Amino acid sequence: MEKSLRYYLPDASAPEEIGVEQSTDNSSGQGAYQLVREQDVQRVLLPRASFSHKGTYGHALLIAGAAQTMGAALLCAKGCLYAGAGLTTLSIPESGLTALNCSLPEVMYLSRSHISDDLNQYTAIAVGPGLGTGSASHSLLHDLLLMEKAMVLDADALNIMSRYPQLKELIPAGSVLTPHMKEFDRLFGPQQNWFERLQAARSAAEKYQSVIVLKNQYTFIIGTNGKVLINPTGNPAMAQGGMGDVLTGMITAYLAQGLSAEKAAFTGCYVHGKSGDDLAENYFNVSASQVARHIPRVVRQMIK
Ligand SMILES: NC(=O)C1=CN([C@@H]2O[C@H](COP(=O)(O)OP(=O)(O)OC[C@H]3O[C@@H](n4cnc5c(N)ncnc54)[C@H](OP(=O)(O)O)[C@@H]3O)[C@@H](O)[C@H]2O)[C@@H](O)CC1
Ligand SMILES: Nc1ncnc2c1ncn2[C@@H]1O[C@H](COP(=O)(O)OP(=O)(O)O)[C@@H](O)[C@H]1O
Repeated sequence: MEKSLRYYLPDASAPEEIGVEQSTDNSSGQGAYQLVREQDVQRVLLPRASFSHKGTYGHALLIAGAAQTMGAALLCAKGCLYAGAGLTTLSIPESGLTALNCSLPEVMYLSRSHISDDLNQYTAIAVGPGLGTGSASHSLLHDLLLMEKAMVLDADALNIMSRYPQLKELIPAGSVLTPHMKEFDRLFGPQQNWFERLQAARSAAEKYQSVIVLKNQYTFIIGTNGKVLINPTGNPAMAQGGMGDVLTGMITAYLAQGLSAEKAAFTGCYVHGKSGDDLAENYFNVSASQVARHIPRVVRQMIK
């Protein structure tokens, strides 16, 4: 690997590339830190089998968007669609419906007032991108958390929990939290450096029995047993708004396809970064939409 990860690790030595599947050591030492390798991702991706149909690949529900940040919802749905969910349903304010139908006709719409009608029909749920942090979003998130269904919690879902810390205690076990550095510090308290932040993330993942995807140039995926996976893909061409919204849609798509929270998280991060890396060979910067659209090609290259 070309990029140095030493800066982020608890001591000066580089992490051992022993693979995700073989990892059992969850001590606080070097063995708790492992790189995600391409073969780890190849092993868990669901093949598109003969005689399969859309029902085989799960049904994702994404609860996102507000008047000024409808784009985040659409980007999240785009990530989910292109990462292969069999069905994608997006719950946005009605004002975004025309934009949805024009930009992503494959994606279905669910009115906010019908979210709780039958959540059991969805194999994965995400909430947060562009949701806003006002009182309606707060009460929507509160109601969702009370349903005790594991979900992907991103962006404004995390920001609301930072403002109302008692909501953290309702995080359903098996969830995936996807904060960037600032969101993480708002949620779990300010940290002096990345080592402290990682230790705080490990404690939080164990406490809430949820996977934490701590986004950065090198994204850390922290499992419920405190194990830290380091994603080696991604590059600065991807530093553009909406990139995290696409990642949330992708992780939700992999959950919908039946992957565990940890596998969906590392698969989403790896493929997301790999799509950006592939595009950066030819583009100086890449948009979140480009990264999403490129996912099927990248996965095809990985699964020959
Ligand atoms: N098209 C749309 O509709 C879009 C809608 N979006 C939606 O907007 C909502 C607010 O989300 P948000 O992330 O922009 O706001 P917020 O949490 O206050 O963070 C802002 C500050 O945090 C920092 N920062 C960020 N990343 C960092 C990193 N990796 N590492 C380190 N620092 C990092 C950085 O601070 P700085 O470094 O500039 O001081 C930055 O200025 C949310 O719902 C989202 O989904 C966006 O997705 C964009 C596209
Ligand atoms: N310089 C970079 N190198 C690698 N990945 C990056 C870089 N900049 C951004 N990313 C990736 O883009 C995503 C940004 O997420 P986030 O900050 O939530 O964006 P947004 O809120 O705009 O959707 C993360 O997955 C992060 O790892």
